[in-house]
Amino acid sequence: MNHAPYIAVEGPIGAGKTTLASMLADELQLPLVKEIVEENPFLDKFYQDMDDWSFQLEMFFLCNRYKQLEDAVIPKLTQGQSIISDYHIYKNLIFSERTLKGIKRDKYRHIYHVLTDDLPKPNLILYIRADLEVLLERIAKRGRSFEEDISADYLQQLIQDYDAAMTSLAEREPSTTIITINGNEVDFVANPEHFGQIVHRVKECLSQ
Ligand SMILES: Nc1ncnc2c1ncn2[C@@H]1O[C@H](COP(=O)(O)OP(=O)(O)OP(=O)(O)O)[C@@H](O)[C@H]1O
Ligand SMILES: Nc1nc(=O)c2ncn([C@H]3C[C@H](O)[C@@H](CO)O3)c2[nH]1
Repeated sequence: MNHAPYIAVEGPIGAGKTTLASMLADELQLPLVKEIVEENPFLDKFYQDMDDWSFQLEMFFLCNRYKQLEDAVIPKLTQGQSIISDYHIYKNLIFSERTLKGIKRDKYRHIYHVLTDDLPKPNLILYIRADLEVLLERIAKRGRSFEEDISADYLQQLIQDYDAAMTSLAEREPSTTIITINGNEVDFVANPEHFGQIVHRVKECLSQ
């Protein structure tokens, strides 16, 4: 690893990223960097009209994550401390390639690379995969009002986009370890044994 362990939990909407990242932060006594959701002024509008609001939303996420990396991640890694986050900044590109079109997509991609290419990236990714039915159930259970408008088509596309993105990341960055978790079957919330197995695999990676 070229810097202190920087762990990211990833997966499509509702996969359980924040839940697992928080549990691991507690268990491993690591500082947690969490996505800012409630203060996002565009999510509500975006889910009602994606074409109209996607550029504002993607730029907002990008700027927010860039600032979090600057303020909360880089200082820790510079001091040689490990950190865990419930996202990888690469998710900006996963979503934006799906939600933006034409010239806006090109411009966004350019800005993404300018802002992030020289930033430290997670060297361990826990990728939670889950099927559409599981994600829909968890999103409904969580009950965020603005997510009631999420379409099954959009979610299904994101599931596939995530699979493709993780495959491409593994090819481009072979030094990044990706642990894939089958979120349909592995229940780290209800089953302490399942959580224990994840902790064991993470500790193994950290000791290498
Ligand atoms: N393994 C699990 N079994 C059952 N419920 C779960 C599991 N993991 C998460 N949940 C529940 O599913 C909902 C979504 O989880 P969470 O908020 O952690 O997902 P997320 O991937 O961080 O979502 P988002 O993409 O919106 O940030 C929450 O209500 C959480 O309690
Ligand atoms: N379009 C888009 N781009 C992103 O980078 C992004 N990151 C998260 N989200 C959505 C998923 C959840 O509803 C909610 C909380 O994760 O925000 C995103 N949506």
